Amino acid sequence: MLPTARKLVFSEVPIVDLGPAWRDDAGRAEVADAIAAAAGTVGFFYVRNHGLAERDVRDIFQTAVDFHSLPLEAKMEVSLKLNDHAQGYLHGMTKGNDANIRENLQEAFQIRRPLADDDPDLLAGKPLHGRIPWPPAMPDLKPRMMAYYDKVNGLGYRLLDLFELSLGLAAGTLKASFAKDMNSLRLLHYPPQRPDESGEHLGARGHTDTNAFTILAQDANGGLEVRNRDGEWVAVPPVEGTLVVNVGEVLKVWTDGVFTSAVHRVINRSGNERYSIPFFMYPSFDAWIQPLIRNPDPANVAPEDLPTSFPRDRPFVYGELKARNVARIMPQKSAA
Ligand SMILES: O=C(O)CCC(=O)C(=O)O
Ligand SMILES: [Fe+2]
Repeated sequence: MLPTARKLVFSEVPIVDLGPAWRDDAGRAEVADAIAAAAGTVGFFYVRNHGLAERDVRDIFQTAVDFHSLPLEAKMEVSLKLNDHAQGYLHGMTKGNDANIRENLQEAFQIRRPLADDDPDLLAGKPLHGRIPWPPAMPDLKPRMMAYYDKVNGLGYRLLDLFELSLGLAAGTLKASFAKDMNSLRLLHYPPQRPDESGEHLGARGHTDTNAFTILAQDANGGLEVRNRDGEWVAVPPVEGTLVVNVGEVLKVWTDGVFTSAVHRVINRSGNERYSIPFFMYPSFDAWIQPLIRNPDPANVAPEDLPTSFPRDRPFVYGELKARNVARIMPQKSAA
């Protein structure tokens, strides 16, 4: 049988209304406090009044449906196995924290921040830097994806400012690590799973995100689950008009473990095709990452023995660990 998740009472993953933050400084302070409370306990929260139009979100889901409806050969033409920077089409991807990794039941198209043709890092062949392989079979994928990318990227930077405020850091402290961000947009598709399946294959096995934070648009089908401190899998059901934000490993390190990078997974029990659109806030390759505050309660930290865990006891260059992580989960072509 597929594993089950305890049904979530909505209030268990908090909803943060970003509305006041767009009003004045008092509103920003209030929202920053709500974000800190959610990030420090659950590591996941919904945001409403996030500033993206309903229409923009609807359009990117249609874009995902249109892309994944292409014939497999057209998608394989832009397979990320054909390059060494992990952009393009993933046909069943290996990812997660299990020692014995099996394929996830998902396919995806993913891009990172586009680079100019004469970008020095691109020309130098720096790891994780390369030209996006846009599919010839879908000429409008680029404008459609980039229209959403630009908007959700803007929201990402507004949230980064709020995280910074929530930690009492000087303005620009976190942003300094994003001078040449590697922010990434992914169009995900999960086939339905039968309830009597073995549970060997899941849409996405339990993992933490190896970025600062993620902004996720999910469709009406549900299937995202987050593991709480008691080891229970709690469903994160779709809530109309919201996006889901979750803390990744980098924010956890910056906060010395005060913010929680929660293990999450996806099981599509809905009987329908499920689509989701995560946007990942990735620091610059060259950013040095280390705690920026001291945790006053050092024993109260989420598990750190996962393959995706990042160290807090020594500074590291973000891209080096990220590239190693990508190479581990996509071993067909080393991205490091
Ligand atoms: O599809 C989802 O709801 C979550 C996807 C996810 O966790 C990821 O891609 O890192
Ligand atoms: Fe994730």
